[in-house]
Amino acid sequence: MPSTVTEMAVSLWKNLLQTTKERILQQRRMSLYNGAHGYDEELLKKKLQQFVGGSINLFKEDNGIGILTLNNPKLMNAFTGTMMVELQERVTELENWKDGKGLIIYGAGNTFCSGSDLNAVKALSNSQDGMNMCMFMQNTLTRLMRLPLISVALVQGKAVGGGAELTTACDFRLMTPGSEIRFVHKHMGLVPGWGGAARLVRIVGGGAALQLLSGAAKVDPERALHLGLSEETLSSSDETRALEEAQAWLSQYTEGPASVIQAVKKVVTAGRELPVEAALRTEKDIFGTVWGGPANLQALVRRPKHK
Ligand SMILES: CCCC(=O)SCCNC(=O)CCNC(=O)[C@H](O)C(C)(C)COP(=O)(O)OP(=O)(O)OC[C@H]1O[C@@H](n2cnc3c(N)ncnc32)[C@H](O)[C@@H]1OP(=O)(O)O
Repeated sequence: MPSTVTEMAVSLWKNLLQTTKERILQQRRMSLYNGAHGYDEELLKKKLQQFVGGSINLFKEDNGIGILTLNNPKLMNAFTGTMMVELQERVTELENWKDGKGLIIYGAGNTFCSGSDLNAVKALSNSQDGMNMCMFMQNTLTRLMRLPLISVALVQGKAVGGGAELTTACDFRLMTPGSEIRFVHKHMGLVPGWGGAARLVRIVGGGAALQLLSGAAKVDPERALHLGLSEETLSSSDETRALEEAQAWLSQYTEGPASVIQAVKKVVTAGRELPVEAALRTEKDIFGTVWGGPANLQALVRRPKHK
């Protein structure tokens, strides 16, 4: 035990250092690419910072639901370089949100997102920059998908290109009347690069994914429902009403203590991503964090009937 004030300060400092180290290591584990893949994140961030505009805003509500706004309405919420960097920062903030349970991502100005800012894309069109941007966005969207929060993309207006890819990094998609999701990459001489193809196959299956990517077809709410790409078509396309509807929809799954909701998302993430034996072992470990915990003990006292 530290006895003097100096020893206590040193001990506190060591703890802080350890926590920071663990947090960085945790982020590396969650990410796909690092220096071993010839990827220099700091260098890319410096380049991205040159393409300024828009913002990614996060509001954490008291009920444990975070609202993330893609805010660049002049360009249909296209991702500038600074917005890519800000998205990564907001994801880090969400990874550290102890009381978080859910997340809604939506676009300002009643439209979702038109992908990467074509001005930045043009300036980063050499192969190395393109690969680095792709690794940066895959890292961020993989961490977004693995957040221990139940996430929803609220699709109003248009979700195009990288915007369509972003919707697939959420657990669920809700669409407003008249909205569309469209993987336009083929028409840009591209394929998805933000992880959208790999995730789309897992959501709608290989055949449907091939049709959506090779046809670059508009997916309206009806077709999205049919494909299992969307969970529900909301009744209102008004921005405020749609957000309220999305919050009400999500609240049916975020009712209860954060520790339990986060554990639910973690076991599903393990089941979704890991081979079965590794998923089972992870489930056992996560089970250990809730078994005998406060919510479990309170339930044993209440002995609710599940009729
Ligand atoms: C791996 C990532 C791959 C990618 O994301 S590649 C990028 C794919 N995205 C695109 O190609 C989107 C191109 N934009 C469009 O098709 C249309 O603007 C879109 C989104 C259907 C919306 O159409 P409308 O509703 O008619 O609106 P609009 O065309 O008048 O757009 C309003 C202003 O926003 C601009 N804008 C839209 N998407 C942009 C983008 N991605 N990058 C840069 N600027 C973009 C558009 O140029 C227009 O600006 P302005 O009023 O002409 O100055």
